[in-house]
Amino acid sequence: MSPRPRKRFGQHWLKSEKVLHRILAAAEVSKRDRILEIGPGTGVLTRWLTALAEAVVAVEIDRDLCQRLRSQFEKVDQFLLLEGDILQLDLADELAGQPDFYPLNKVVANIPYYITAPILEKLLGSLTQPRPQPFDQIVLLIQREVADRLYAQPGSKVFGALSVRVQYLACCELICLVPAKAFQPPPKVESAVVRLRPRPFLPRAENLQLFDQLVQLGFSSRRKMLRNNLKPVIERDQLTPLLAALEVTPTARAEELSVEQWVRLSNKIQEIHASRCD
Ligand SMILES: C[S@@+](CC[C@H](N)C(=O)[O-])C[C@H]1O[C@@H](n2cnc3c(N)ncnc32)[C@H](O)[C@@H]1O
Repeated sequence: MSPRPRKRFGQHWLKSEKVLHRILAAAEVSKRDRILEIGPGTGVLTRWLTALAEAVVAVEIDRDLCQRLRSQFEKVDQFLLLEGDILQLDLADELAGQPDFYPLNKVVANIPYYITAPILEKLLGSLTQPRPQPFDQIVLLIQREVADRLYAQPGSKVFGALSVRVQYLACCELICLVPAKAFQPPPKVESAVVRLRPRPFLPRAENLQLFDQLVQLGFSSRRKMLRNNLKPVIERDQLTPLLAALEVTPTARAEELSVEQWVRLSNKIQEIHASRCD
């Protein structure tokens, strides 16, 4: 029997075999992979991962579940459980001296939704500090509302700062939508499986601090035009020719620019700042 889910840890047990297999297929797990699983819970995904991968490191915060998992996977050599908060653990430190388990190359997880944004930042890094050794791929079951923002395209209502930040660091794909009835207990929201493949971005932003600041300012008031939102970093009359060079109208709003256009704009503004003598 499954243990009673704890709300405070965002526990919703995955019960749909179909979704489970979509996750595994999307992650393309093979015997060459060392997988990080966040929140193994009752081990429903873990069982498959340990059968398919070279090694699995699972991080679980719930002490009672950890006890269960330890006895469940006692005889599985390729499984290592870390008890703790994924946001607090330093995996490199925890796994130092464990060459069978580190480095890890993929992440496969049905994550707790209440910490989706910080988990994404932990896995990908941020604009100013991208993860130095990115994972090959990350397959996550997350709430649909966040998933939609991850793979949103410019011009879409949900294309925002999160879309630019994540898409600068990774290619994002929707694998499938997941109804609430796929879980026990069903969450209040719809969910989705997404795949993120971190990538070196071309063109690169020359000044990551400036790029980060521009994205934050640009989307700070979605109804305002870019030229108003970006005033703290660039005057309107200086911005207009830069937008024209990117084939963007002077009245554009933040959501109309693609990630690549954001990077180019940031690099142009950086050139202007660098050429100033003050
Ligand atoms: C949505 S449940 C998924 C459980 C299981 N993987 C499944 O698919 O049925 C999320 C899991 O993450 C664990 N969890 C919650 N917060 C955590 C944290 N900060 N660090 C590590 N695990 C966490 C929960 O205890 C729970 O087991």
